[in-house]
Amino acid sequence: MGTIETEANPNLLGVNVTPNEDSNATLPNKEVMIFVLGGPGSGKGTQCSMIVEQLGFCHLSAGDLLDTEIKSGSENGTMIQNLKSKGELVPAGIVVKLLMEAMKNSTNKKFLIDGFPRNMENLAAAQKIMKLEPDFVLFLECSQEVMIERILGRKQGRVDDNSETIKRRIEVYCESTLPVISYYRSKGMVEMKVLLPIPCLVLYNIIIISGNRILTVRNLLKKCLTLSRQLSPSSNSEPAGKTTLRGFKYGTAWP
Ligand SMILES: Nc1ncnc2c1ncn2[C@@H]1O[C@H](COP(=O)(O)OP(=O)(O)OP(=O)(O)O)[C@@H](O)[C@H]1O
Ligand SMILES: O=c1ccn([C@@H]2O[C@H](COP(=O)(O)O)[C@@H](O)[C@H]2O)c(=O)[nH]1
Repeated sequence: MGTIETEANPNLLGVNVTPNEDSNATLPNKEVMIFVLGGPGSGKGTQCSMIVEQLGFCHLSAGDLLDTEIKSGSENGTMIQNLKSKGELVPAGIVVKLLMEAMKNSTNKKFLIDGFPRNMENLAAAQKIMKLEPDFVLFLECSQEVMIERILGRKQGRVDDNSETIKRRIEVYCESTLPVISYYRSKGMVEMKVLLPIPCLVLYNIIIISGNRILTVRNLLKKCLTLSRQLSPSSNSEPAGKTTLRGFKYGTAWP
């Protein structure tokens, strides 16, 4: 996969993360890397928790790492808090540094990166500084009305869960994050869009890890159908190679 045209100039990223000989810029080998993207309140954290529970990934939420940084009282904490409370994005270099540290410290090398990259500058930093490419991007599509309803219903006391900031977060998502999703889509890396209303059904749409391969239930089913038709084409009225999802019911057990 190629990289984007935008130059990730480390000097413009807010923090010096220029790779050097002994820096932590070289990330340890990852086994699997999934980026989880979607609008605010689309369910990224919820899905990640379920994937962690069921499949044992290391979940790294960029937003949570920033919260930890705020609480640590670091020199960047106040600036991060201000940006977050306004719904604005934090400079890429800060997020990149936090993510790299967390990845390096994790013994679990199956990563779910939640809420990053958020804009094209983040994407350039991920590619050029972190040398980070996802195996695929899980995109949780959700209408703005549902996102707003979910955030207002969440009641976790977040500084950015108020009507004014939610409006700005959605604007930032549309202006800055959707182009990232379009980029990955243009590379054929957006594995799924999810419109399902119930968290467990969303998770059920995913089946992960067969060796180091990642397949959605949908794709796995397509492959099985294709294979079964190739093996005994006469047993099926549909043309060989054409797959259908007819007959698949959510809630039925998948081996
Ligand atoms: N599929 C779903 N159906 C109904 N409610 C959901 C679903 N997924 C998540 N929720 C609820 O919506 C709220 C927002 O979900 P969550 O915190 O996972 O979103 P998020 O994308 O991580 O948000 P943010 O970007 O603001 O951190 C939570 O209260 C969660 O319980
Ligand atoms: O890569 C990132 C991730 C997050 N932010 C800031 O944090 C908040 C909340 O993020 P969630 O992922 O929705 O919890 C976001 O609005 C940004 O202010 C960021 O700047 N960069």
